[in-house]
Amino acid sequence: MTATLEQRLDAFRRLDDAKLTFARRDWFPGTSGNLSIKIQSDPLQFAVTASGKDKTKLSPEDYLVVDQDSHPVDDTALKPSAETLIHAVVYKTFPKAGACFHVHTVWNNLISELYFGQRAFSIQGQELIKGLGIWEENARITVPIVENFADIPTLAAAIEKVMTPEVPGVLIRNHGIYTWGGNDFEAKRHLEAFEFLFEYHARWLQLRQAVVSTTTTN
Ligand SMILES: CSC[C@@H](O)[C@@H](O)C(=O)COP(=O)(O)O
Ligand SMILES: [Zn+2]
Repeated sequence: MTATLEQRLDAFRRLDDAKLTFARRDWFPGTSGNLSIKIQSDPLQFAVTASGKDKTKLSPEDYLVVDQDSHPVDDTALKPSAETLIHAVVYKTFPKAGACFHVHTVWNNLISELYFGQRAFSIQGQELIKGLGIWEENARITVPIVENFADIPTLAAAIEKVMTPEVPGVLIRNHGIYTWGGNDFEAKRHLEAFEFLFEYHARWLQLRQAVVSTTTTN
């Protein structure tokens, strides 16, 4: 069974919303980033951004629907995102996932670089951890970091290996983050929470360094 026109248009409208919101925050520099929303689980079909588009703009050629093998379900000249396979891995690994968002930001890149040589970034006791759906007091989260393999099947396999149901995101070193949620509302909340935590932590390290330098020079 193929997604109906109504289902596609609903997914495309939601992708427009998410895309414009993230674009306003400069989360798609240089055409980077890709977004998807699941339309149906069995067989898997999802709407995904077309490759190489300027994601700060809306056009009638922004999205297409792909199947479980990341192939377009329609006859179209549009190319799905080069990283569609990663979205497919998310939907196959977590059947409850309904949306998957990927952005490149300065903060998520900095965090992945700061923890160079390590396979994860960890943070504890921040209120925004609740934005990830983790309500335990003083919770600690660990966000896996994978290397930025140029070969997408290798990158997708690396992500698949480290992703967990507890923490809905994986960092790619010096590249960006993939996050997901039950629907687009939840995936957006997760992405915003991650980005807050990355920026907070990077700024905190910077301030702490400044304070240490001041106290040692005085
Ligand atoms: C132009 S840099 C970004 C790309 O290499 C890629 O990582 C990316 O996020 C966007 O690729 P796309 O094929 O447009 O979905
Ligand atoms: Zn990317």
